[in-house]
Amino acid sequence: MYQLPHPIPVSIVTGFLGAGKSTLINRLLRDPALSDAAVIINEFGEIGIDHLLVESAGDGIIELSNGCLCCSVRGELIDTLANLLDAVQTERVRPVGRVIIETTGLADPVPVLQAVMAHPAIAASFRIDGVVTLVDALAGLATLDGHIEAVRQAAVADRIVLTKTDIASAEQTNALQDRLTALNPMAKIVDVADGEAVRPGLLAAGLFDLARKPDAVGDWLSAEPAHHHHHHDVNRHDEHIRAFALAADRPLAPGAIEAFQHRLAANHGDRLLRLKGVVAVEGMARPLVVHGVRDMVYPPSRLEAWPPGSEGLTRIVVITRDLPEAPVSELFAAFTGRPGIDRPDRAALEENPLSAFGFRR
Ligand SMILES: Nc1nc2c(ncn2[C@@H]2O[C@H](COP(=O)(O)OP(=O)(O)OP(=O)(O)O)[C@@H](O)[C@H]2O)c(=O)[nH]1
Repeated sequence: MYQLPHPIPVSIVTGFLGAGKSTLINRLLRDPALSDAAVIINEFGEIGIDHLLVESAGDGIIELSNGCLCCSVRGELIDTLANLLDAVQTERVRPVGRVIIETTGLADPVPVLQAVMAHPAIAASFRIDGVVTLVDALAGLATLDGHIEAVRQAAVADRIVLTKTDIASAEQTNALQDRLTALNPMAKIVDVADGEAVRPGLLAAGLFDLARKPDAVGDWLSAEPAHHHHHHDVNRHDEHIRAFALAADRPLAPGAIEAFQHRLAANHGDRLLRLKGVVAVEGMARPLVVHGVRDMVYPPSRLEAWPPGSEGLTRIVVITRDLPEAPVSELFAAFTGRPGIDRPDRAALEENPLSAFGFRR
């Protein structure tokens, strides 16, 4: 039987929706020092696509079923870690030198820490080796103002990584940095653009040390596991936030998805927390990966190949705050060409954006 390196370090990578967690993890995984890392991904909403977007050198990606890691999926995290241990010990998988848990952007990381630290069998074999919290320099201040989860993510961090500093202004980055320093003075804040800072050592932050955390963190950790208003619907986080999917089974016309994303961002950017998806485009053999965070539309990238079983299928996950599905799916339908009675099509919308709201020239 394989003897485990006791205990296996666990890094928690957290950060609000679209902060850049998968991007950073992909970058770190390219380093040979992390070739024996197992990555556990938890996604919010019915359709998970993150496991397609994180590239692992080996077979080390484990997707937790959908739901919020902070409540319904917590038992599953324990089971996943226990199964991983068993698989390594019985040599069904290669040895694991580190576990990286990527939480959903909506996760409160405190219950995740509680789960790993308080479960006797798990705590004997794994140790929390730091919480790395990513904060988006463009959206960070608004996110901290609007979402308590983002505040908690920053408060428990051992290291805070500022992302998107390449596209944020120096004023935005500085203001965010001041806010984060006030929130968590002990955390080391690094800029993702500083290549030296984002090497595997970033994850090895040492034992999770309460003494170095703001006082509130100790209270959160010793509190009863938090249950936020829990809907038994995996697509609802609370009464404001919902996730839904947009789908198409025929390839989209070139440019249609970008036009849709820009119109959606312009009309609803303040209530669009996240958009991400895999898109089939006419004449393109490989799938396009699209991303949006609030009113920001990111340049699309390509996957190497279609994931087996999903060839040619467009699947987009949208997470909104106080924005129902209908206006988004109507806009998607208008831009992707499905005819609808009494619905403006893409040409009409691009010519006269107000037509989406019933105003016509
Ligand atoms: N310009 C720029 N873009 C970035 C940076 N980090 C991430 N992005 C982009 O931001 C978008 C979201 O990045 P992801 O890595 O998918 O974010 P995430 O935190 O994993 O997203 P969720 O899992 O949905 O919460 C993608 O289009 C990335 O390419 C950065 O530092 N600079």
